[in-house]
Amino acid sequence: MNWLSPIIFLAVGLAYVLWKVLRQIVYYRLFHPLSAFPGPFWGSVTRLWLTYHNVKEDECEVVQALHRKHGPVVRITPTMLSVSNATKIPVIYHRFADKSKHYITGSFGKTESIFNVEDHRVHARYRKIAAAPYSFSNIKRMEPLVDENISRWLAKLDERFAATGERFDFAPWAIYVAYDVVSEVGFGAPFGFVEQGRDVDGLIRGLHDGLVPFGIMARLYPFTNWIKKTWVGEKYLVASPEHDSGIGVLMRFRDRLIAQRYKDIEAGTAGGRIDFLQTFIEARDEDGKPLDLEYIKAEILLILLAGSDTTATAFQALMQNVLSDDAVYEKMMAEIDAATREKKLSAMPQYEEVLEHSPNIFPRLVSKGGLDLYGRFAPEGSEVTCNAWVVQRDPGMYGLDAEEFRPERWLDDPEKAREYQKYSLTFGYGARGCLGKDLAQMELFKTPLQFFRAFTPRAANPKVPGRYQYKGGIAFFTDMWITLDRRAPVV
Ligand code: HEM
Repeated sequence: MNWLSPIIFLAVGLAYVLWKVLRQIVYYRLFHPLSAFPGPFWGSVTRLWLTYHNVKEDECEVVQALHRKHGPVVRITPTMLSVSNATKIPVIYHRFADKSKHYITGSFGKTESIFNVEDHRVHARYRKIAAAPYSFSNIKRMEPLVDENISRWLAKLDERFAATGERFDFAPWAIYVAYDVVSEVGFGAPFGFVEQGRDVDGLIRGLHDGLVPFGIMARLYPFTNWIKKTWVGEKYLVASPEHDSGIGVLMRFRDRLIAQRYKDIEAGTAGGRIDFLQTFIEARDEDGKPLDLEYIKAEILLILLAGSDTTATAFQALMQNVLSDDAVYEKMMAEIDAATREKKLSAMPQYEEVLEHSPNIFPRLVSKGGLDLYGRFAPEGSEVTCNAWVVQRDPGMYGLDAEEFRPERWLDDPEKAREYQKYSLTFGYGARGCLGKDLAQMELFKTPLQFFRAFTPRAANPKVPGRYQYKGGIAFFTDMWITLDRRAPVV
């Protein structure tokens, strides 16, 4: 027998791989510290299981069904537990909790923004620096920029659709205004989506196309970290301004405007700017030194990525819920008109309800001392997560009708509403909660409100006004075909 034959080599190679796989299965099932927790077999032995459901776009529903079967804690990857009970959020997302490697780093260049920093101590330093740009008083100064963009958007909708009666897809128009606002407050120039009435440079398409690979990379992080170090990873998995992808285009746009700003500063013509870029340029670190340019670039990119689709999806979800239920629409309009007459526009209850839709996981590492979860022990270093979509449907918190869109939920009992606020994961939680929340809420209060005051939208398909899409952990809507009628001003 020829021991050097390719067949023998292949057989030995296969046997080795099989042995490694079997060893891993036995270890994860029987000896791993999380093996006492219930969950699907394949989920407990490989991250491919969760990745598969993420790509199949049924991750949220599958995890929810597992909780119904097994209770409040389920093992969804060999090293990750999912918790569905909303009251556990403060225990998981406490301020000393580190983010897990699910937050893949280095994908947008070497310098990281605040979002992906894993260590809570390093994050606390970043957060101190970001506190001033994101403070409520700074966001309030940006309000005129937000207002200008909303007015331009309304005027465009009026000219193109209300005046002509033309049917159009509302879904991208919700994104256009959100992107223009965020780039205006980011660096003082709207992308121009509203002006051009189209997806400029295919940016939105490019970003949406990138969501699935990002969902995969986050869920397969040991593999992702390995491949990113290879030539293939460097070339295809790390975004750069030279790329034609959505993020590459975004980076080029950012770099051009930042370079222009530094020129304006040198020429003494940048005075009076009130956008994020200017506040980051003027910010100082703990030693009183200006921030590194690469860090400023990373933070500005984060604003564009974290602050556009999120807000647009919330607006689209509001439209979906309001247009599919005449009673909800009538009640909302009565409320808006009464408030307009009284010149007292208070927050609309619908908002609270629609915002509870972030269908993603935000894993944290269990800190020193471990964590007791309903009598089972998760040791230090285990990954524990809540999926916002799942916890915000927790019947223990929201009742048996948790799946229903019912704005009254937030109004009937103020005590309960306070509890919902306390245990909400919509904008994240605690020390790592969303820094853009004030801006998002300002936009989400103003844009739909002005829209509904100006127009009566009519859905082409009132039963299902838009198509819900789930890509890589981010939700958005498409095919939201409507017509607009002008509304007479309420006096
Ligand atoms: C409806 C709109 C929005 C939603 C639902 C939302 C949701 C979230 C969530 C869930 C997190 C925490 C993620 C985690 O724990 O890993 C987060 C973090 C963050 N968001 Fe938002 N966001 C929104 C809008 C915005 C906007 C408009 C901006 C910026 C202008 C922004 C900037 C950030 C930043 C910088 C962080 C990281 C904070 C940190 O790690 O300290 N977000 N957001």
